[in-house]
Amino acid sequence: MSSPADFQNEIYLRGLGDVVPELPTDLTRLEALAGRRLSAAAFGYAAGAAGTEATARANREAFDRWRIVPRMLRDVAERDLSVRVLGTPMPAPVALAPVGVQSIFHPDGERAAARAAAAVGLPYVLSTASSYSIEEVAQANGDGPRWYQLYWPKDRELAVSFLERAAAAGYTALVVTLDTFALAWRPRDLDQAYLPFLRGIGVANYFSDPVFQKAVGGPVTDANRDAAILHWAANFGNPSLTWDDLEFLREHWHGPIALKGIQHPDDARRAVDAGMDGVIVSNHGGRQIDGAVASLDALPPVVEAVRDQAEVLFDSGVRTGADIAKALALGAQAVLVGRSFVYGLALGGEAGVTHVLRCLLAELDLTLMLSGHARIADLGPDLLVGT
Ligand SMILES: Cc1cc2nc3c(=O)[nH]c(=O)nc-3n(C[C@H](O)[C@H](O)[C@H](O)COP(=O)(O)O)c2cc1C
Ligand SMILES: CCCCCCC(=O)C(=O)O
Repeated sequence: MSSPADFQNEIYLRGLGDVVPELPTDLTRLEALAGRRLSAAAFGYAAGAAGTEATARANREAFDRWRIVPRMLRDVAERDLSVRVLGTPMPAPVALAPVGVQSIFHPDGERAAARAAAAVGLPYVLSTASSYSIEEVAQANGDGPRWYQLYWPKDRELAVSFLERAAAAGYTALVVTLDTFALAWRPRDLDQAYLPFLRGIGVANYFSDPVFQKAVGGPVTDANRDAAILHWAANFGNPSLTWDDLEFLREHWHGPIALKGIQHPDDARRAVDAGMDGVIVSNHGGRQIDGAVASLDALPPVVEAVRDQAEVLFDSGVRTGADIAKALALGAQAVLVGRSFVYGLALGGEAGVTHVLRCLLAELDLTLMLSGHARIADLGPDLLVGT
């Protein structure tokens, strides 16, 4: 006879494959569990945010201010969660957000997360600041959909090299993160004097790059390692970029491009004017500006500004399937999840990430069904009431 836990999994997660029985299906509980598993420094890096962390809290509070108003008797027996975003067919409107330095959470880092993403069929977005290289992660991701996130370095030749490597390795869309050309004031990391990059973690794409190697006088070895890290630090971000520079991306990337970190409708309009395919409404999970607008509050004005002209994706604060439904109802075409999958990675490696993704999709499906919607495209503002 099956245990109550097996019974629940069978009923609620039917058809979605294995979940990890030791991990909770209430994903909001993962953070506390990851806090017990990880070193204080690694946990602080993941869970922490800018300043007093007011924006990280505001991201969650904004979700709580919207309530779902279910509709009845609408034949929801068959449902379709599939979408096509940034040229990628997806089984559900969810992607794994670019997250750097994943080996501080699990030794297999990005490779484990990329395998899990491929198993569920969701796009894996590889950070420039990954602990495994563009090519290593592509290999782990196999036939899974994958996008590349660019941290646009000062050295243009290096940027071109990253883009060429990503295209050659099968990354089909480009996500350009605009809000993190410098690291914010993050007290948890400052108090623990912790920045993984200075320990040589999260620099795999730089150290493996021929342009970077040329700049530091050859392959990185113990002899030039410190100089290489200093070169990375001097080159990582470029605060002098402007909208005019986007032309350069169009010249060197031939697939869809989305700008990540958009919070103002005028910036979304400028992205459209610059020929971008999408924008990602995001405040980087509250990690960059303390006091910044909650990402969910920034979403409707951006959608209003660029509706039908660009795809609008969303992240920051998503923890449940119901959160995903709310962001979609407010106009996002897809959401990215960050810390949720990071905690799954910390707690269970590849299986932990798969668990998180399957739980999110199962809860999204149930939310869709029980609120009287058969297709993702049917979700709109009438799903919600503000409180
Ligand atoms: C540990 C960590 C590392 C991150 N690294 C990157 C990165 O390398 N590139 C990037 O664009 N965003 C990065 N982000 C931000 C995420 O892509 C995403 O915007 C954010 O996590 C969404 O908020 P959430 O964690 O509440 O889901 C990182 C976030 C975390 C938690
Ligand atoms: C020097 C800044 C590196 C930041 C890369 C990782 C990231 O985006 C984060 O939020 O942390």
